[in-house]
Amino acid sequence: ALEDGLKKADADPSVKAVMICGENGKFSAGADIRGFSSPKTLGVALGPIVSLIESSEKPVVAAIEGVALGGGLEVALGCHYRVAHAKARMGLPEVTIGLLPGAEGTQRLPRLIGVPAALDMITTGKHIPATEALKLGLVDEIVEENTIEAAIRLANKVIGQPLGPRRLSLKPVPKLPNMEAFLQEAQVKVKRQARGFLAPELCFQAVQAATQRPFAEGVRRERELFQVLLSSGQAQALQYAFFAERAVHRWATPGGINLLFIIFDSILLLSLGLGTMGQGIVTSLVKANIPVVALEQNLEYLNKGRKAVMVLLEREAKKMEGGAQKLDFHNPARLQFTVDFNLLHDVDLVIEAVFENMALKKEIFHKLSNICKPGALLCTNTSALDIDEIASATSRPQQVIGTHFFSPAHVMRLLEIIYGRHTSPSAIATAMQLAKDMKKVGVVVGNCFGFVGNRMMFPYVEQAVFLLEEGSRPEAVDQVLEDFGFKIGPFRMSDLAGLDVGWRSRKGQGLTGPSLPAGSSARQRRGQRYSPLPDLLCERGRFGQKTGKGWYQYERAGGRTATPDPWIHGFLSQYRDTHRIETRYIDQEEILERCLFSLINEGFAILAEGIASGPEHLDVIYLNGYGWPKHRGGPMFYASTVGLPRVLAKLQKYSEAHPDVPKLRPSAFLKKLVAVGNAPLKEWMSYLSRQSPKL
Ligand SMILES: CC(C)(COP(=O)(O)OP(=O)(O)OC[C@H]1O[C@@H](n2cnc3c(N)ncnc32)[C@H](O)[C@@H]1OP(=O)(O)O)[C@@H](O)C(=O)NCCC(=O)NCCSC(=O)CC(=O)CCCCCCCCCCCCC(=O)O
Ligand SMILES: NC(=O)C1=CN([C@@H]2O[C@H](COP(=O)(O)OP(=O)(O)OC[C@H]3O[C@@H](n4cnc5c(N)ncnc54)[C@H](O)[C@@H]3O)[C@@H](O)[C@H]2O)C=CC1
Repeated sequence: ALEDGLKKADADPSVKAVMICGENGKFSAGADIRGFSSPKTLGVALGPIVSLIESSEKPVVAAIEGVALGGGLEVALGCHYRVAHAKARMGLPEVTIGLLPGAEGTQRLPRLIGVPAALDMITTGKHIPATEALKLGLVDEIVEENTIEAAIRLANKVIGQPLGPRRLSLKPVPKLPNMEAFLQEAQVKVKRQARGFLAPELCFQAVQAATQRPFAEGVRRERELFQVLLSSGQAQALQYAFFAERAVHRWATPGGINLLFIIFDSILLLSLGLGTMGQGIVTSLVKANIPVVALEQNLEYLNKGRKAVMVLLEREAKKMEGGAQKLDFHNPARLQFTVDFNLLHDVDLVIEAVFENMALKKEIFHKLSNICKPGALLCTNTSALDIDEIASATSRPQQVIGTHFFSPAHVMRLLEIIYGRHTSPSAIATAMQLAKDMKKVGVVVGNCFGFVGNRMMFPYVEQAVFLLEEGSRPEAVDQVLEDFGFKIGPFRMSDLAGLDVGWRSRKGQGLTGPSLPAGSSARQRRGQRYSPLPDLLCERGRFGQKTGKGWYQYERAGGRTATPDPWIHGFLSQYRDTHRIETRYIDQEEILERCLFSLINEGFAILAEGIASGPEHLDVIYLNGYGWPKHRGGPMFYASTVGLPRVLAKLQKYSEAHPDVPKLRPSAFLKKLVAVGNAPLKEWMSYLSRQSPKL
């Protein structure tokens, strides 16, 4: 339609100028992402259309409202002038779906705004507000009122003016005094951050081509690189992740009820407990412009928590400087700190984040149930405890729900929303809406120990520790998983979170410590293999970063630079001697497969039990809460790319070698999917009878 319209306008002498706008207040979100996997659209190339716009003999003005993203912004770059509404956003987000701007955008943008700014936009895919676009010279004008009328005014004004200087393909790329050095440094940075993710590196190469070659040759290079990405498999994984993230908004309760939107205009929220999690949760709520009361058990904890929250909020306010939104956190009507439980009467929603202890949580929920107004929703941030048991301490179990934030809560996007046996659909919908308002990704899951994310994480960490027993080292295991694309491997993660957290939980479960029955075998619990290694480290005060020693050593207590520790190496070899374990060489393949496939195996068990609605939900949890590399699409998508028969065969092999490790025994659901012929991911759920009591 664009091509036809332009040709008509060019041929019609009564037309003096052209204005291109979108419908319904949106310019364009770019190409239809689903089209990249459809062979039908592969022949359609947008680049020539953008060139056609640019070569028009009549001035063409883009009127940008809402968003101009990807191919949409490339169309605007072909126009001779750009007018944007003050609330519009612009960007070339192709990198986030594993591609690069394939319609000449990598060649035009650096010519317009210079290499550093173009490189930043193209390799990160960030959306920039109109105000920033104006400063960069990406748009010529921003308006508060009617963008289309402003664009028409501008078009009329420029009729007859020479268009040559407005054609970006004819402009040289602005020079930098140190272009070579700048590009070299930028490439190192992009590579370091990409960790095996191809698109940022190829985006860099396309922009680099703009600095080294004439426009037409740069365009050819852009197309070659685009094709590499299109067939890389990574683009497919990222595009799957894009739609998976949107699919988790669609959920249904056991009875099939699906309430998509509960709108609350005013909400007063109480955050209970101002420790590590409470601080991040309060910060996120203030950022979402939700009035909040923060409550602690005593003044000492309150003051400590308040100080920490203020530091976080000051930092956030600094980041937002110059933007349209301001953080309002000095106003007591927006943020109050208290130790007075009476303030609970008026709140609409409570998020409890006190210590992970069932007796304490039940005591608190009983109190909340008595004090809070009848409609108030009671949420718990527990990371693993039974939601139904917590709800049983209240007289309103239908309004009790798990809202599991991830640390640091003001940064991590994931919010696991756990419904209990009695939780009402409107409670779920409200929690989902809260996630949206906090700009988080809410995923609704069922109630079981560890819910989805942590439950899948347990076998992964368990395998990592077993590998140490058998002959590996923390740095070797971490390296393999970091090379796979994780931000940090399991041992660095454990040092960061603190080994004492798991130790406390294992003591609570009677797996170690004083409640462990006398005479228990050192490496067996309840008939299964158990590794006491993490407990032994804790007994020696090695809690990780906080004590300066854990699986690694650090420069000091609280230090962040992990260095392999010869003490650990000696300790491991002594441990193997004590328990007569023969040290063997463990290759990278075994490390990767045992850690990942045991996690994936648990995912299949979760799906079969009806704890999650589909593999997309598990993948969104891992992508947004556990640092799973985006370009691998999430654990279940990854399993589908490896091929389920291979995953099954490997699990069978490792399970035979370690018969006392139940988590390596292939799940019945995985076996079924292989038996029906390696069913594609989107069909997996159709092979479940859906008779689980949780669905
Ligand atoms: C737009 C958003 C910012 C809106 O956000 P929000 O309001 O929060 O709503 P959402 O829930 O996110 O979205 C609502 C709804 O819309 C769906 N949707 C959104 N964007 C797209 C899209 N681009 N494609 C398909 N569907 C989309 C979304 O899924 C929701 O629906 P639901 O799933 O049913 O719930 C936000 O949505 C957003 O950020 N969107 C993504 C924007 C983006 O990434 N754009 C870039 C797209 S890629 C692009 O433009 C590529 C190009 O550069 C053009 C190249 C050429 C194109 C030609 C194609 C053929 C390839 C041939 C190769 C040869 C190369 C050559 O020769 O040129
Ligand atoms: N730390 C983490 O990474 C994560 C923790 N969680 C969960 O979040 C909850 C809180 O964990 P953290 O913040 O790490 O603990 P924390 O120990 O840092 O903070 C707990 C806070 O609760 C306060 N508190 C205790 N009893 C109270 C009472 N009766 N009234 C008011 N406040 C009270 C304490 O004073 C303390 O400040 C736990 O359930 C935990 O399992 C969930 C996700 C991640």
